[in-house]
Amino acid sequence: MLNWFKKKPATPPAPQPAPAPPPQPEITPPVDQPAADPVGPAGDAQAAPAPLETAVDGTMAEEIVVAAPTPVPPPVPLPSPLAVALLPELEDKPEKKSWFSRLKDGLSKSTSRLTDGITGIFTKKKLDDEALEELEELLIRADLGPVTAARLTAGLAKTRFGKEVSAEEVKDYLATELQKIVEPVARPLVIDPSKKPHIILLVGVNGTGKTTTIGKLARQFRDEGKIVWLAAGDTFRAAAVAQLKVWGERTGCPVVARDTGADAAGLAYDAVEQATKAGADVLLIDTAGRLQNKAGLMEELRKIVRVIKKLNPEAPHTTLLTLDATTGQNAHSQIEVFKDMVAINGLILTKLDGSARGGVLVALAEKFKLPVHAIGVGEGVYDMRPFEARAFSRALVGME
Ligand SMILES: Nc1nc2c(ncn2[C@@H]2O[C@H](COP(=O)(O)OP(=O)(O)OP(=O)(O)O)[C@@H](O)[C@H]2O)c(=O)[nH]1
Repeated sequence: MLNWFKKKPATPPAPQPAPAPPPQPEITPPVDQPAADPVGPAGDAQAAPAPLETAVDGTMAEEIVVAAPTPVPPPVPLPSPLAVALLPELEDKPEKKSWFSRLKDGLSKSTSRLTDGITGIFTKKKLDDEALEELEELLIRADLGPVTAARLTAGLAKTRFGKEVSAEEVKDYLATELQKIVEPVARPLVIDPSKKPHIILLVGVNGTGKTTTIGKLARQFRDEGKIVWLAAGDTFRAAAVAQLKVWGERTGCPVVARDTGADAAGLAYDAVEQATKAGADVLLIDTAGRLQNKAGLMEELRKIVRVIKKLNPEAPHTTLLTLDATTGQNAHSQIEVFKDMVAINGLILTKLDGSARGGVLVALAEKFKLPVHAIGVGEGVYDMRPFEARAFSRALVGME
């Protein structure tokens, strides 16, 4: 059950004797040195711990800070074309291991749950009602969902009932059927070169991996030779801003950021404006994920979208929802909730490596039919790949 928090009433800003100069968004150019003050505001925020309660993702909620309205700042100087050209060379190339073996390693917890069960049920056994029932239960426990579990079991019964069936045959059957389910949603994230920039908004509950996913995507696009800008739209958490700046440095991408508590929509506006002027190919915008304050978050996300559209009516071109695979069935309610807030048109499933619940991807594909662009199988910058139906289905049931 989701556990929403009530938004704290906003404290009206005290009347100012004279208007303060408007805050300037900060652009962190991609340089080979630490940001000037990566944790300064975070230190402040952490100095006064807020009351805590358990949030939807199992983390602890922080106090909700309502920012005073921020005037739109004047344009800030852009990095010169030379500075863009001198973006640092990309470091740490991926290890030589094949993608399939990385996927298999990542999915090993989900895989062993299924394969151990299948081997247990189908060791020298005829396919009878009892075996079918056990298989159906196993598929439900693996988060495939009851409807899919029933359909797959019935499908197997149709051709093999009363016959001896080996565990390998069952795995083979499942891999084929799972592939049919996930194939339609397996679509790579395609950047439209005519957009300049292709604007991608990342949404999702705190801790699901938005910021890390931005880092991984930024690296991927930079490896493809694209100019990528990042926007630290999670202005609620100082640590999130600092984290994005680090990703900006590591991937060679300018980061548009403001101080903690700043208006996220204003920041997004600046980012679109600056990235457009700079001729960026891609702009990745991070957002807050405070589901504890659902109404506040909805208002914030909708405002971000409205403001972006003022500059670019077609944008955001892609709105990605990140889902943490370890939360299993909770992913369903997260999609429902975020679909009500913004027009989600793609999913990225993270933390499949730490989860025995990778099967949830199948249930999500069946129910929501939203494109699954990529999956995260680790914390490293290369631990994310396009979602491939065949590789995923075979890895999930432990096949080569
Ligand atoms: N094992 C594993 N860890 C991941 C993956 N993706 C992200 N993480 C970790 O999950 C944690 C949360 O990731 P973040 O990127 O900070 O998540 P977020 O949604 O931006 O969270 P907030 O910054 O709190 O809004 C970090 O410790 C990441 O390293 C993944 O695919 N696998």
